[in-house]
Amino acid sequence: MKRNRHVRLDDVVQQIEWHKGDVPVWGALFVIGLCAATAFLVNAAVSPKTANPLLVVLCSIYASLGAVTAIREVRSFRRQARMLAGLPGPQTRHVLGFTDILTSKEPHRLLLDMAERYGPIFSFRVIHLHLVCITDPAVAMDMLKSPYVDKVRFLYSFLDPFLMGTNMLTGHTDKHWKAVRKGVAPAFSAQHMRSALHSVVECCGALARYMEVQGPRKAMDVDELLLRESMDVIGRFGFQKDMGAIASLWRPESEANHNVRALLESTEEVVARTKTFMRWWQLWRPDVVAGWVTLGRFKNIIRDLLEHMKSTKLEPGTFADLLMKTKDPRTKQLLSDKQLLPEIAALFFAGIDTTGHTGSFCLFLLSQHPEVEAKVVQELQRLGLCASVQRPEPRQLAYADLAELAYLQAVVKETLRMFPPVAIGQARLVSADLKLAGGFCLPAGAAALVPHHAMHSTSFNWDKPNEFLPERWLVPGAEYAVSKKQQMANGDISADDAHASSAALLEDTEGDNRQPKRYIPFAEGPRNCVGQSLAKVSLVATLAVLLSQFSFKLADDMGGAEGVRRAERYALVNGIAGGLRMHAIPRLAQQKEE
Ligand code: HEM
Repeated sequence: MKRNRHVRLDDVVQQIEWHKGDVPVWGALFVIGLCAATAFLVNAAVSPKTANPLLVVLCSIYASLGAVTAIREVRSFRRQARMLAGLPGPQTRHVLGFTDILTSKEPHRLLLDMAERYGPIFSFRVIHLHLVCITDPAVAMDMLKSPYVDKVRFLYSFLDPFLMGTNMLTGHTDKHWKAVRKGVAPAFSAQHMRSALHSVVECCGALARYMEVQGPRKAMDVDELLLRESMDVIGRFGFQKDMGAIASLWRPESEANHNVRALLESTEEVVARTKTFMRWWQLWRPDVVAGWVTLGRFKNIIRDLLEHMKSTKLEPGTFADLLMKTKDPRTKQLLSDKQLLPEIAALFFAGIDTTGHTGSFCLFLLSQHPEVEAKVVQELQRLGLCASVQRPEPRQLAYADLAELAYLQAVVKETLRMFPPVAIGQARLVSADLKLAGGFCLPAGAAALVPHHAMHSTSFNWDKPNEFLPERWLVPGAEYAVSKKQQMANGDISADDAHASSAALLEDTEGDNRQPKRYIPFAEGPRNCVGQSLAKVSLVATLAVLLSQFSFKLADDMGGAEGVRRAERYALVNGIAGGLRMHAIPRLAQQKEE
């Protein structure tokens, strides 16, 4: 292997450890062992004199236990098949089942097509798993909130070597997860969002200056720019560290810029490794070595962050501070470095791509809907936040403004409905028979998937699901399966009740647990997004700052809306392959011309 300080031997060892824990590896070892034990026993039966008696006893025990396990698995599989027999869904005899759906370029769109074809609950097989896809809001909510479901660890374990171990995002819903989640959650309280806004405004200001200098003629990859901004915001707000993601744009050859690029490209490498299962050890291939370097850089950034956390006087209540104070429930000691690193990596990783890509889809949708953009600008102007000939330096965005930006919030919500970053949704393994809304029963051992994109876009959940209509969010309770307006008309709830639980983007909608939601970009149940308040403040503030100064136009080489649609790609989260090139046209110059 090429000597490189970004490729470390312990990372390679960790990768081997990871494969050691894989279900297919264990499964294969189990089957090979069973075949060898059976062959040995048959041989011993044919010529008993030559057989070692101790080995005969050990092989008999192994073969019996193996046979019992195999019979139990087969019976459970057949029981699930019987219980789910009435469900619609595609059938196959292929041993891998419909694995290709989950590994395709756009699994979320395939799942939407299937939901339209088979209805709100359907099932298909993925290897040995019966996967039940649920886009019925009431059934989905029941399932996601049940204490008898947990993350499908096998799927999430693919992220572990990249995130330096199991963490809050990828681990089981156990005591350790609960301790970490409870530990860091206060960092995302409404009270802390004021200082989050401060970080966003500063980072976005730097981004706006960069865009201004580039000028309207130059097409910029706004997706990369917004990812950089998210990185700086999380670094500043969560870890009190300047990641230099935007500043390093001015110094493309600097070490800082290489590190930022590594952070951005590391998801690509993880996707490549999940698709080509044994890619990680093909070290004769230059692209694989480059992938190792990228991941090595990412891990060095996380290690540097931990060092920074240890050597800095952290502000009380930031998630870095809270993480350092979290105790392992088993040992009752503070989390060790080995436990802290994956948690830092997860908080970093989970927030950057999701928030950055959502901002890009927002700018893309606005560029295609000038009438919506005009309303956003009107709202910003009304609050004195827009640059104009009379007032070239607009007022700085304040926390109180966010609540006043109702239409911009609706734009963000509509974008998250149409392009939820975690578009494939939440997969859960069911540990006991579950009776859900409408009497539907999920058998123990089955896997359930709530695909966010399909839930947000099926014609049975929404009117005009393919149209970008921010106005739909101005109706109170639009995220519920039966809108508050409809319930009021039915006399089920009073107007006061409806108003109290109406959900603006920045409000915490957790309060109303009575109604099933059809809009869940931040997931639902105990494993929902811990950082959603930061994401919402970040998105609304970033768009307010950028749109108050620029109008964004799609670059010609993107091939119009259809080109962007074709470039959409699911790589851990939904994004645009190759980025989103746009021109940032200063509003002031536009106004002067007019
Ligand atoms: C638009 C932005 C975001 C969206 C749409 C989003 C969405 C989600 C979703 C759907 C999940 C559940 C994932 C699953 O079960 O597979 C999740 C979990 C998580 N998110 Fe976010 N997220 C966003 C931003 C953020 C930010 C800014 C942070 C933190 C800085 C963050 C941190 C996390 C963490 C740590 C988890 C795991 C929580 C747990 O399992 O307890 N996310 N997010």
